[in-house]
Amino acid sequence: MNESRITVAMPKGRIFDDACRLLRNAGFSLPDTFESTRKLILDLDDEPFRFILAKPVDVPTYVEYGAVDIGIAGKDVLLESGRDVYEMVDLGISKCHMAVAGLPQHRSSNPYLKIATKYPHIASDYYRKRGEQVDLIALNGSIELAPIVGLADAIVDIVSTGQTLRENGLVEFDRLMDISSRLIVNPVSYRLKKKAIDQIVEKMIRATEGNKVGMD
Ligand SMILES: Nc1ncnc2c1ncn2[C@@H]1O[C@H](COP(=O)(O)OP(=O)(O)OP(=O)(O)O)[C@@H](O)[C@H]1O
Ligand SMILES: O=P(O)(O)OC[C@H]1O[C@H](OP(=O)(O)OP(=O)(O)O)[C@H](O)[C@@H]1O
Repeated sequence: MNESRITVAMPKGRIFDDACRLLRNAGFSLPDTFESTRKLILDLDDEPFRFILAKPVDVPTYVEYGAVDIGIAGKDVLLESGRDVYEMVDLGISKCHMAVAGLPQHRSSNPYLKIATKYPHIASDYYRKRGEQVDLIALNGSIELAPIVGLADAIVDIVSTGQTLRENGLVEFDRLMDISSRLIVNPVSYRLKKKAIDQIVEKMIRATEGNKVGMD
């Protein structure tokens, strides 16, 4: 790891714009082209920061292995990955929740409920704590399809506005946890670059608080 530079893994996709806004509010001068470029590694002109643009689900991996010092990841992705990273700040962006959902009044004829999900670890933890044995079916997207086409009895997935559930005739059965994006840090980086990382954490906490005030 470069001693003087701080490297940050940014999630591409829906968190990206919120994360850029927060970083700018925290005082980082990200160029205007940040949101439109196809480059995957971006250096700031006047500050010792390098940003890499990664798939959201991969951010904890880059951080755990020390390929970067810091990352921004959804709590869902963090819990599912089980990666060994420090979770330093709840950034309060990309808020949603994890839920169990399915067709209303669905009765299963399966010996064990079939649960489709992008989050097999979170789902299995949930059902284990309830003492229920289930068959997990791992999917990568459009999870809401599974109960409709008879692939699963229910799903464990992200709900934000509820539009996807509503428009596909599904209802929420249980709410597992609230989700938002977190600032995560590699433990070795934190030891070696504590002062610089603490400064970033402070700035991000302040920006996040400003964000919350602005949202009320
Ligand atoms: N509908 C939603 N509304 C708000 N936040 C969401 C929603 N869905 C997911 N999120 C949050 O945003 C994060 C990133 O989601 P995004 O859809 O960009 O990535 P992804 O699921 O890996 O998609 P893709 O596979 O298309 O790259 C999730 O980990 C979660 O924390
Ligand atoms: O409650 P809503 O506001 O409708 O948002 C929830 C949807 O958003 C996510 O899907 P995403 O858009 O990431 O697509 P995916 O099906 O490819 O995972 C999630 O998996 C839900 O399907």
